Formats: sequence, C-alpha cells, structure tokens
Amino acid sequence: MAKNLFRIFRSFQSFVSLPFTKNQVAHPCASVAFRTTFDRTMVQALASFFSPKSRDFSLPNSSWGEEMIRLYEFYNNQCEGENHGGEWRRLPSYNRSLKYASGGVYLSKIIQSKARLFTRNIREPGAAFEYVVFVSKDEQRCVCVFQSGHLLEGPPGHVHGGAIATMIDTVTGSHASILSAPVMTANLNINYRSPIPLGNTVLVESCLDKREGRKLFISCKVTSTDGSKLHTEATALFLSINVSHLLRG
Ligand SMILES: CCCCCCCCCCCCCCCC(=O)SCCNC(=O)CCNC(=O)[C@H](O)C(C)(C)COP(=O)(O)OP(=O)(O)OC[C@H]1O[C@@H](n2cnc3c(N)ncnc32)[C@H](O)[C@@H]1OP(=O)(O)O
Repeated sequence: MAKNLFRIFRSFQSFVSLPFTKNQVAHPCASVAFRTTFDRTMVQALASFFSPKSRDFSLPNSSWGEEMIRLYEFYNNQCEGENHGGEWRRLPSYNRSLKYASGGVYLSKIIQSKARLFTRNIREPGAAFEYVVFVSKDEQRCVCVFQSGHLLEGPPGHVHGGAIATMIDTVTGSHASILSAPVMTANLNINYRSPIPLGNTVLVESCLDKREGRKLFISCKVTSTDGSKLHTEATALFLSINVSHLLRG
C-alpha cells in the first residue's frame, strides 16, 4: 500500500513539475518534456486517467465576460505551440484532480467519494469562482485571470475576503505544487488594500521569492486587469510533505 502510494505521488510530482516543451499530451499548452522513459510512460498513463468526460474548468464557458476572454486569449496565445514563443502554459483544472490522477483507487482512504475541489464545485457557470491559471516557462511566476460570481459576495457589491483568500491559496498552492508537489499551506498572510467589485475580472499573480529545503516562499498580489489598482497582497509559505503526512490526517 505505502509503496503504491509512493509511486502515485512520484508520478503526480513528475506530472506537475515537468518543464513543458513541444511534446504534447492533450492540448498545445498541456505539453510536457520527458526526462526519462519512466516519466513518459507515467505521464501518458496519468493523461489517460484524465478521462475525456472530465471537464477542464479552466477553458472558457458562456459565463465568461469580455475581459476574462480577452485576458485568457492574451495568455493562451503565449502558450507553447508551433507558432508561439511559449512564454506561458495553461494549467488544466478538474473538480477532483487527485482522484483522476490516481485512477481513484489508492487515494480512496484520503478522498471521499463525494469530495470535490472547493473552487470547482458550483454547477452554475459563472456563479462563483471562474478562473484560469497560467505558469511562466521558468516556473518563477503564475498569473491567474479570475472572474468573481454573485455567490461570492461579502460586503454589499464586493467580493468576500475569504473568497479572495481562497483564490490566493489556490494560485500560490498550484504554483508551489508545480515546483514541489505535494505541498501544504503552512502560512498565509494577507493584506486587503481595496475591495474588489463583485463580477469584476482581476489578475492574481504569484511569484516564487525563495526556496529553503522543503520550504517555498511565494508572494502574491491581486490587481485590476490593467494593473492600476492593487486590491490585495499576500505572502505564503508552503511545505513539501510526503504521503504519510496526509494519511496521518
Ligand atoms: C497539471 C497542473 C496541476 C497543478 C496542481 C494543482 C492541484 C490543485 C490545486 C489546488 C491548490 C489548492 C492549494 C490549497 C492548499 C491548502 O489549502 S493546504 C490546507 C491548509 N493547510 C493545512 O491544513 C496544513 C496544516 N499544517 C500541517 O499539516 C503541518 O503543520 C505542515 C504545514 C505540513 C508542517 O508540518 P511538518 O511537515 O511536520 O513541518 P515541521 O517539521 O513542523 O516544520 C518544518 C519547518 O517549517 C517551519 N514551519 C512549519 N510551519 C510553519 C508556519 N506555519 N510558519 C512558519 N514556519 C513554519 C518550521 O519552523 C520548520 O522550520 P525549520 O526548523 O526546518 O527551519
């Protein structure tokens, strides 16, 4: 059991941390460079677990406003592909990534059958968290285009601080996972500078500040899409963990 879990997480780690090049798995932006035959086999096996039936929530849907679409296209056009420089790659996003990545067998003790990723569990498109995350080629930066829905209200007409914290944790957590999966948030420090109007599209940008052994220090800011208004800034500490940590609960 422990050996199998170790293999799964090593595969997952390979999957999230590989640099992306022209070798494609499913999408021009979801392509990976294979370090070894083992990596290639595992990545292809993992890709097959992402069944075509599982929805990639980071792709545009009818609820996305003009600004969300514009920024999606802007970054997506800079993803790797035959005709692009490849400065960015888009992260696919599922409502139960780990379960798909593992085939849903070995992690069943950790993940309950009805468990869903918090930010991807609303059925009505546009009602809550609509977002897409892009990571830079050198993996030092992530940028997330986030459109807030009506279910995220905190102060009247504005986004709830907890929802903003969720997005910051999601973006910095995804970033840390790419650098060193699996990780857990150890510390999250947030300064709310100006409220985000409900329904607005904003940018959530994260940057790797430093690595010290198992520790990843990541900073993050939320701004208006033209960068003129700072809404929120944060720093986060992630620690790489091993599977036994999750099993201890
Ligand atoms: C294809 C692409 C896929 C991408 C992929 C995406 C997947 C889909 C994305 C979803 C993204 C969502 C991301 C959500 C991420 C969560 O929300 S995680 C949930 C919230 N976090 C938690 O529940 C964590 C609870 N805490 C813990 O489990 C444990 O305290 C921790 C954090 C694992 C640390 O425990 P530990 O490993 O035993 O570490 P410990 O020995 O205590 O400390 C190690 C070192 O860290 C330091 N440290 C520990 N805690 C702290 C702290 N709070 N502050 C400062 N220093 C600390 C210690 O002082 C120590 O330092 P040194 O002495 O070594 O210098």
